[in-house]
Amino acid sequence: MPTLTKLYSMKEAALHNTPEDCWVVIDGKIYDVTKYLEDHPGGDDVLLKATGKDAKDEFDDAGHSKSAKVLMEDYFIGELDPTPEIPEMEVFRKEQDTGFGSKLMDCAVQYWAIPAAAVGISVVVAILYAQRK
Ligand code: HEM
Repeated sequence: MPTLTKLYSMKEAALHNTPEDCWVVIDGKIYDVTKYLEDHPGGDDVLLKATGKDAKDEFDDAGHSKSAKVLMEDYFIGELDPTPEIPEMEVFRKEQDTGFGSKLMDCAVQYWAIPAAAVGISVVVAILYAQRK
């Protein structure tokens, strides 16, 4: 059954980097360790320094025990969003001319282009037909 896991960008996770609000990312999973800072046997400073990046290597290097890995699940709050962050898409808009002249032109094109094309085609067909006789 699918589970509802909250997804956060690294940018957002990195904002939580103070003793009052501390998130660490370990192997793509995000943990809110604010309440664990004082109790962490490795010290609060290592956790604070581990914010803003995936600290999997640091976590593994510390040789955490199996019980530490079970304990960390209490602090799990979500996962890193795998969708790459796309820079805001630039919207190219046709330069708009609000002058009377351009409005008139727009209307003319909108309402007269199709009938004018039909008339043009008919004239060409009529000329070709007349030439064949
Ligand atoms: C939710 C995240 C974490 C939990 C629950 C956690 C838990 C623990 C626990 C229970 C210990 C005691 C030793 C053990 O049982 O393995 C420990 C030690 C330690 N942890 Fe963490 N830890 C976390 C994240 C981190 C991170 C991200 C780092 C490094 C950036 C780190 C660095 C250390 C260090 C350096 C020690 C001390 C090892 C020693 O002195 O023997 N921990 N941690």
